[in-house]
Amino acid sequence: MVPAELANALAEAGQRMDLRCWVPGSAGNLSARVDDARIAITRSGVHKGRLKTSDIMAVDYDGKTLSEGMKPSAETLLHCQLYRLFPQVGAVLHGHSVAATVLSMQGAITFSDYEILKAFGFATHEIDVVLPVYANDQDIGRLAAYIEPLLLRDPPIGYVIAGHGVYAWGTSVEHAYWRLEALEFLLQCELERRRMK
Ligand SMILES: CSCCC(=O)C(=O)COP(=O)(O)O
Ligand SMILES: [Zn+2]
Repeated sequence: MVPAELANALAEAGQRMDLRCWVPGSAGNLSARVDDARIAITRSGVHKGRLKTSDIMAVDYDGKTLSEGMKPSAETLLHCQLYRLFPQVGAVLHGHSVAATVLSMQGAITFSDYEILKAFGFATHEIDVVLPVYANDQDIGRLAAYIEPLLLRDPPIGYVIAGHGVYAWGTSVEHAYWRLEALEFLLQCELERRRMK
């Protein structure tokens, strides 16, 4: 149901996220676009550092399971939303790093004057880039509905859910991982800067 190459890429990305301490416990979820009817996504409740390819399942664009007997990530609708809204998105990674969690509890996050902003396609460091922070909600359908117009109005480089974690995406699993790594670097820098103040 899920192409082996994609399942392998997602399982490997989960291991790499775990090595960076971005997916404690069973936190985080990972997905990739398969085609215009299917999304590959981690099943709910597994440790993302110990993913097996059999933990990667398929859902449709409404988040309904296509892999009999398997329960998709609790946050599947947030992944589906990104594939639906942005055709260039090929993979979505979500983690719960300390930096994303702590900073998101202090309100909006703006990155200014960081060279690494070029990783997101900006031509210069001389720019202020806002990473939106959305209020957490245990009703993921309601959360998705709330953020949809915000994502469309001003497509961000990623986003954070307050007290929860970060969402990053890219054209492929590898590209999404690079962008997540750059985002985590920026979040860690901001955390250190605020500590020094
Ligand atoms: C253990 S963290 C709570 C759930 C969560 O936020 C998460 O990212 C993992 O949920 P999933 O259903 O994808 O395992
Ligand atoms: Zn989460």
